[in-house]
Amino acid sequence: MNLKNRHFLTLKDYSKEEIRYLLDLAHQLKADKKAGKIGQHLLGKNVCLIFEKTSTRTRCSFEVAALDEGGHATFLSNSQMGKKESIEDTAKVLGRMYDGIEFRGFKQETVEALAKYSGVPVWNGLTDVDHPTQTLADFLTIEEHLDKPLEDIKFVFTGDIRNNVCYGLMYGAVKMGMHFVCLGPKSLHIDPEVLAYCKEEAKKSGGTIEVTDNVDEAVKDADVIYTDIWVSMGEDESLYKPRVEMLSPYKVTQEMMNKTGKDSTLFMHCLPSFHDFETTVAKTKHDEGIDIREVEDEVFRSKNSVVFDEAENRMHTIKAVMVATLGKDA
Ligand SMILES: NCCC[C@H](N)C(=O)O
Ligand SMILES: NC(=O)OP(=O)(O)O
Repeated sequence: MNLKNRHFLTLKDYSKEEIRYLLDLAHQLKADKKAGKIGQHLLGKNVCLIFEKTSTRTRCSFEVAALDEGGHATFLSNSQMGKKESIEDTAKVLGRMYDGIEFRGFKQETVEALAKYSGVPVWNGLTDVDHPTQTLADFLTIEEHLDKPLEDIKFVFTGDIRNNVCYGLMYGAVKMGMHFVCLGPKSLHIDPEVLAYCKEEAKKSGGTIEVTDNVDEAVKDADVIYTDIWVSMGEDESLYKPRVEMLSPYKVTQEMMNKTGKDSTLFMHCLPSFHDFETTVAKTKHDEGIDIREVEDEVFRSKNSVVFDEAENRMHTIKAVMVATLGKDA
């Protein structure tokens, strides 16, 4: 498998075999790191990390992964890109200095333009409509915890089913032949193009895609129940109230977890999460009478919750993406 010089903008661009290769490489790199083996795949490589939005996991994963493999990372959160300098010019400048570029920001079009003009591999660290490195980490985590192949997994995403994390997971799931359920209110419409694409891919892979507002039917026999916050970065604060009204029936509760009929169902979340009132955002909203918790604290902290494994696996999977597209001998 040769993924050298490929961009990583969306899993739509990757085949089942290529995703399998990245997951296998991530398992291997993780095992090597745990065994104390130092990697050199990115020796002499410089990578630039552009962030228009805040981050804990993604930024730290790219930095640690690059350094672990002998590379060097620059964190760039205050460039002139799109303001005083075009995306095209910025891409051309960075491409002269760096061997790879990560982008987190508002628009998928920006990461695509960076890929078009920079001449080096570009990796998507989250946009408005996708979060492909999150999907890889989540699939790695499922493989570590459940003793069955991805194509036998029933995966339920509950809540804001038209956000970047859900779309990214859908793209990966249909490639791998998984059984994916979008659980949310009828009033939240998944982009018809996204849905049509996923249905077509599911047909090819033997997977399924279902959209429903029926909690009991959706979660029955689920191997994974996954959720994300109800208002994403860049969305208007005023959306909290209507979203809470719309999405509260789809909050992950212990009662919902019990309805799967399985003791082994994993609770998953990309993080950050409002599972309690320990953040200023959750606390302020709570004081205004708005409960923005998308998951019960009890579930978040339960033995079925693998949220911190997912967080760690961001680093191992992002390392695999960089090593595969940029590194030596992977
Ligand atoms: N850290 C991942 C955050 C995902 C969320 N949907 C957002 O875009 O804010
Ligand atoms: N899951 C995720 O993307 O986390 P950060 O926003 O902290 O990078």
